[in-house]
Amino acid sequence: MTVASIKLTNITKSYRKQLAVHNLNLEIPKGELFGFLGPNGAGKTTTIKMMTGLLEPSTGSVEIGGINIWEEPIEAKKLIAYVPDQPNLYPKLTGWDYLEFIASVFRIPQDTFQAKAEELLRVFRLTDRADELIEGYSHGMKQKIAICGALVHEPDVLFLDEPTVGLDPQSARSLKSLLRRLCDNGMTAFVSTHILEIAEQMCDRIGIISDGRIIALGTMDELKTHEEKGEQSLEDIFLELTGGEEQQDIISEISKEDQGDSK
Ligand SMILES: Nc1ncnc2c1ncn2[C@@H]1O[C@H](COP(=O)(O)OP(=O)(O)OP(=O)(O)O)[C@@H](O)[C@H]1O
Repeated sequence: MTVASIKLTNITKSYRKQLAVHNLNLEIPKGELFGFLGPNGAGKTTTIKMMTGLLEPSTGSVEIGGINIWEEPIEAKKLIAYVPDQPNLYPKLTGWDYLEFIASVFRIPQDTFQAKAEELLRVFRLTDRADELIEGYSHGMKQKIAICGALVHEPDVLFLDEPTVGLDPQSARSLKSLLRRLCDNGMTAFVSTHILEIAEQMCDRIGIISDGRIIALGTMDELKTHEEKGEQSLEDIFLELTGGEEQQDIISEISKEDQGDSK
């Protein structure tokens, strides 16, 4: 039997009385590019933090490549990389030094590091800025160097929280094609995003979370078939499942009233 790259079994997280994630079960096979969608406050970041060993689940277990991240954290964390939506970088390091630092933590040989770092910097068009201090980088450049740092040690499993926020269209496209290539070569990626177009275009499977529960899971085709949505876009399906359609109706009503008032 093949071991799932990521396996969540009955994970639940409560913050005092607030139930943020409820009894989540999910298996993600090696090489899958998985899109994790949900409205604000649905529980995406809480789930990612539990999967990456930053937040202990109230109940349930998380396994990375068959290793329980709470029982064998060091072994499991060797396999993963995580880029949060607001990455914590070292402002007084240059971009290059930051990548070298990450490579030293993961004990990457110098020549392997050199080739990998140069390739990543080229993909994200940061080569000319690699010798500057990170504190002088723009928000998007910080995001890109954080992604380079995550990929420099060639993780088995990559977690990205809102990776394209702050990226220009060219960098967002580079990221999408790089992720596709890496997953085709066996890396597993778990990507949380609000940008439905990205999930629709690039993910093998999509999970939609709402109020801490997974309410839809499958390929784009499966979601359409299951929901009997024929030619509907992921945005239509998402809004219907998460109650966003009601808000759209309210907005339409308000605009109708406004138009009536102005007559
Ligand atoms: N440290 C905390 N203490 C108390 N409640 C929290 C804490 N962190 C998150 N929550 C609550 O848990 C729920 C899920 O939050 P979470 O940040 O996981 O959602 P999200 O899907 O990532 O949202 P967004 O898309 O807005 O980033 C929300 O109701 C949130 O208010």
